[in-house]
Amino acid sequence: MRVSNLTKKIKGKTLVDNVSFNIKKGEIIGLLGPNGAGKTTTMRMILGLVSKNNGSILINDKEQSKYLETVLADVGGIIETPDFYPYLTGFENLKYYSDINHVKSNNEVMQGVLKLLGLEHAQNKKVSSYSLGMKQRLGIAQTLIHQPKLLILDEPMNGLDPNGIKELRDYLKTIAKEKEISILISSHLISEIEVLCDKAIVMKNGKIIESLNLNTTNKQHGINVTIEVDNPISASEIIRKFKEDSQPTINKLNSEIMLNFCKADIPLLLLNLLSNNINVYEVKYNKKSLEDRFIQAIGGKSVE
Ligand SMILES: Nc1ncnc2c1ncn2[C@@H]1O[C@H](COP(=O)(O)OP(=O)(O)OP(=O)(O)O)[C@@H](O)[C@H]1O
Repeated sequence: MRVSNLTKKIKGKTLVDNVSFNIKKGEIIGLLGPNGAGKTTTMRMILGLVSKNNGSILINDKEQSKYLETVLADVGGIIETPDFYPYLTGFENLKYYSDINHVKSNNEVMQGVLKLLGLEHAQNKKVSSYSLGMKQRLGIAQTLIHQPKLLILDEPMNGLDPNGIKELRDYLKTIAKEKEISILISSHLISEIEVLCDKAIVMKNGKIIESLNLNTTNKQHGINVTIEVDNPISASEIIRKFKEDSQPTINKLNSEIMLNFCKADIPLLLLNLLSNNINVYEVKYNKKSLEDRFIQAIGGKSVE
């Protein structure tokens, strides 16, 4: 999917301002930003729920506004906690949804998605007995029964307990990887975006103010590394010879060396240390968290 110069104005106010980004097959992109940044409006436009004033949305190389029905058949989305019929079971709700929307699905597919979202034991219980987290998971199951290629999820972790969040994260990662579904997800849980997404897009006042590549940022640039060895003095000399500007500093109390190093070169460094009879007990990466980078990007204000 490629979004170019997407703009939305309402009553003279620009809610989304010239937003451009793309999502590759199987990629998970996180949308971050303070309240009112324009994340939901962006997602609503992609899902065809609100019109755009300017820009284009290409899904599978087709302009969304021209081929709305065809394009949206490949897209699944949750913007708000979906409504279900409380007197029907989880399974019956999916079945009903699939029937009225003419989704080409079968009981096996529906049971499969219910199982993947941890609802197999609750599928025959009425939705009125479901917790908010279970309804949220049922909502995601519903978006998956028509096997979309792009999933748009606005705050899907809301209401889920830590276990539910982990399950959902693992599931989203699996479907992105195995089924090559692209996912655009917003969340206020920055640490969740960090572990789940390939990239984070930070919005503020309708504009993209930062795009952070979570997969490669720390691979390309030097990161702070702590290495625990049995002979820190000799190890430091070896490290300095290997890379002059790595600035190894010995923490004498516990035989640790702190240094700045490119992550991709760490295996080679370890090989060097080991072949010089230095025993290495531990390697720790002291990454700057996404939260630090996010707060820096939005100018010192944390997410509300
Ligand atoms: N229909 C509307 N009419 C007027 N203003 C609107 C409308 N919908 C949204 N807005 C305003 O547009 C701005 C962006 O809202 P949006 O919901 O897209 O932000 P968001 O980043 O998703 O925020 P949150 O994190 O709180 O969900 C907000 O200032 C909001 O009040």
